[in-house]
Amino acid sequence: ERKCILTGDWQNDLGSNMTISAVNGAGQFSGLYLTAVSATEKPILVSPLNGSQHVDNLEHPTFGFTVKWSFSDSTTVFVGQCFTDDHGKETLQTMWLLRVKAKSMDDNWKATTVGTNVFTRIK
Ligand SMILES: O=C(CCCC[C@@H]1SC[C@@H]2NC(=O)N[C@@H]21)Nc1ccc([N+](=O)[O-])cc1
Repeated sequence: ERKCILTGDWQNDLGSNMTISAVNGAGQFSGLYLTAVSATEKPILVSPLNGSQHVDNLEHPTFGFTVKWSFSDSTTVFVGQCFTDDHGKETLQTMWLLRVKAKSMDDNWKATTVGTNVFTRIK
């Protein structure tokens, strides 16, 4: 069954778009992320991502990637798995952790949020 290689353009349920570059032999990739939403007043800018996926001979590989937001001091890590349905349609089922900069250690407890996103390919 088709193995899911992450190279290409994806959109998630929030309307965010990402472009993943070529995945090398070790499964490493980089790309660009344009979030449709943010929790900061600053204008949203395209942000770099780096990650890796399993490329050994398994279908439905797992992966992870980190987005270093270029418009605010915060970082998101996504982790998930690619699924391909019987028609060859691929979806990325992910969970994420968003870490924002805490003003002080006292605010550390509230600085990480968690959520889920599903991505599908943009043809
Ligand atoms: O807002 C941000 C950076 C943008 C985060 C977008 C998230 S990533 C998980 C989810 N999936 C997406 O596609 N988009 C969202 N940083 C930020 C947030 C809050 C504060 N703050 O001070 O409250 C500072 C920076």
